[in-house]
Amino acid sequence: MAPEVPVNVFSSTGKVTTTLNSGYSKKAYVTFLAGTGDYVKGVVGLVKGLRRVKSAYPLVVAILPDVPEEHREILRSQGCIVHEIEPIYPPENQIQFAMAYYVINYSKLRIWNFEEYKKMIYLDADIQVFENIDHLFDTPDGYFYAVMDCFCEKTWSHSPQYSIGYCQQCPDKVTWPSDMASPPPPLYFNAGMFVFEPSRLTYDSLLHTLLTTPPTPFAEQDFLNMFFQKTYKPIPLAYNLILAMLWRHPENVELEKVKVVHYCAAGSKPWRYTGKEANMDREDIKMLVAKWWDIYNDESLDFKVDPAPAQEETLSRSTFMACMLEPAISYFPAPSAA
Ligand SMILES: O=c1ccn([C@@H]2O[C@H](COP(=O)(O)OP(=O)(O)O)[C@@H](O)[C@H]2O)c(=O)[nH]1
Ligand SMILES: OC[C@H]1O[C@H](O[C@@H]2[C@@H](O)[C@H](O)[C@@H](O)[C@H](O)[C@@H]2O)[C@H](O)[C@@H](O)[C@H]1O
Ligand SMILES: [Mn+2]
Repeated sequence: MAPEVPVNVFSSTGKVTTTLNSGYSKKAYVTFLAGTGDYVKGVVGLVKGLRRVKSAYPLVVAILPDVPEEHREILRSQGCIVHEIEPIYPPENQIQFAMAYYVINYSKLRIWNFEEYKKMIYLDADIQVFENIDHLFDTPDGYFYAVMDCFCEKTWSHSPQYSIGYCQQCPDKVTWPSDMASPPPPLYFNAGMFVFEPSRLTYDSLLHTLLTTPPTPFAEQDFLNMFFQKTYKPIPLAYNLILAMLWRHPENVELEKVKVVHYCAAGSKPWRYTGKEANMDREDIKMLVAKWWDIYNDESLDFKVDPAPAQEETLSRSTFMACMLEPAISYFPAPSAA
């Protein structure tokens, strides 16, 4: 289905200006939303955060069919471009994902099919952008940019690196024993934030490769690390602060320079925060959760219709929707999720 574009994204008259080609953004932020739960609050916080730092680009939300109309309307009313995608499931498997719900994250791969955009920045819905990062859209093409992850949280207890206390954030701390299985890839990124170029060729290759790749505990994050191993370029931690770094590798964190915070530590999702889980009573965590809520509750950051009527000749919305290229979403023959 064509992306549902809020009619007033381009002009205040509910119509789209004919300067569509030059006016329609070639770049955009994109996030992923699944289910009927409260992650929709994360997306609202994210789009308001991008507005607060005066980002020049829209936020596309790739939603699974199970996202209710009420949530879709909330996102459209906040100026998001809502784009429904079909789920993608990994090949039949008996894997124990690090978190059971990670299985839905393979659906993130659909964003490589958003060819109407030249370059995109993917952000998890549990991320907040506190400083403008639009300059990442100017990074050289042909690479996959993301921040290196940390292996020290319990979610990694299944891994050999966790068992010997190895982490890429402090590679000299533990020597990899020669009698153990091969070490993890030299650079392993967190898939909650990355800069990429949508491409049908890459999209088809991702889905084709997925067919023959046995799933692993970190689901699509492991898969993306394998797929982009040769073109992956690490970017500074400031662009995706994995909260656990605050207690696992404080020596690597300069909190005052952090631009993007990733609320991925257990118990840190601001919209569910109780302060009861491990490390959640830290002053820095309380401050970061409060900062997220300040943005979420700031009505001055809500999407507003531009009062100035569009001067240029305009297309009616229905004409716009009719001429909007239907993105080629191929239906991956996903096995039944049951
Ligand atoms: O019920 C859910 C769970 C996850 N997500 C999306 O999947 C992403 C990855 O999940 P999560 O951030 O919880 O994983 P983490 O980074 O905490 O491991 C989320 O940010 C959301 O964008 C969602 O929309 N609904
Ligand atoms: O489906 C796998 C997920 O894997 C990642 O989350 C993990 C990972 O970062 C671990 O290294 C951390 O220890 C853990 O806390 C964190 O939740 C991505 O953030 C998420 O978007 C998604 O790809
Ligand atoms: Mn996340």
